[in-house]
Amino acid sequence: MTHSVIFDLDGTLIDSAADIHATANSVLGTHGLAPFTRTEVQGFVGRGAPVLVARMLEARAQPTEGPSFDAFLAAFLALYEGACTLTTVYPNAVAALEALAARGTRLGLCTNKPLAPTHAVLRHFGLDRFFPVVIGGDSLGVKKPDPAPLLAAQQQLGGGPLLFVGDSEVDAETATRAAAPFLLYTEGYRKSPIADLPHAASFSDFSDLPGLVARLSA
Ligand SMILES: O=C(O)COP(=O)(O)O
Ligand SMILES: [Mg+2]
Repeated sequence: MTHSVIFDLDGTLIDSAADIHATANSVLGTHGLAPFTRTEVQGFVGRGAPVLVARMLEARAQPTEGPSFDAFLAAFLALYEGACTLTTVYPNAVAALEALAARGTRLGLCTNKPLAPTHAVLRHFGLDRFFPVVIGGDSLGVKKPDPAPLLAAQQQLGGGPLLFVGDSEVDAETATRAAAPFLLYTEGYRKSPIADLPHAASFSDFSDLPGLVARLSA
């Protein structure tokens, strides 16, 4: 059986930190809280929207649970869904997806981003056509680095061997726990040196991905 290739989204296929940053600062502003820098917000990305919001509120000495947290998260999610205008697709990613799809590779998406903004941004860039299976941060009761979302994506793609492509510590741990070879995209939002993240291969240019997939699935 041929390998499925499952992708992370934020920091892997799309550079969305500017939109997440703008959304966060807008909601902080309406709540009378001071803004963060883009680098600070990028550092909060990776474990899904509730953790992102909790990290921001914690840094502003606000409650990280209860009614005020819930209201802030709801306001963030409402704005987040339409936040596509500052986002870009990483160079050569579309061509890589096209090359893989042309070979008949089954492609899936496994992100901690909630489903609503995930589908919105995929549609915005015309990327939805590549992904018959999309698992978001709110698809299951658990998120990455729990391996369940990745394994659910694999199962929905029909089972068989998989490769996971991601950018972060969370993705590397997810792959390890799912016993899946990990391909690290080095230009995303990781905080650790490349050598500290377990990976089968790494790449900084999506032009190299189809060749790496061919090598690792041989
Ligand atoms: O939304 C997040 O926190 C991270 O999203 P990702 O899993 O696509 O990197
Ligand atoms: Mg990511």
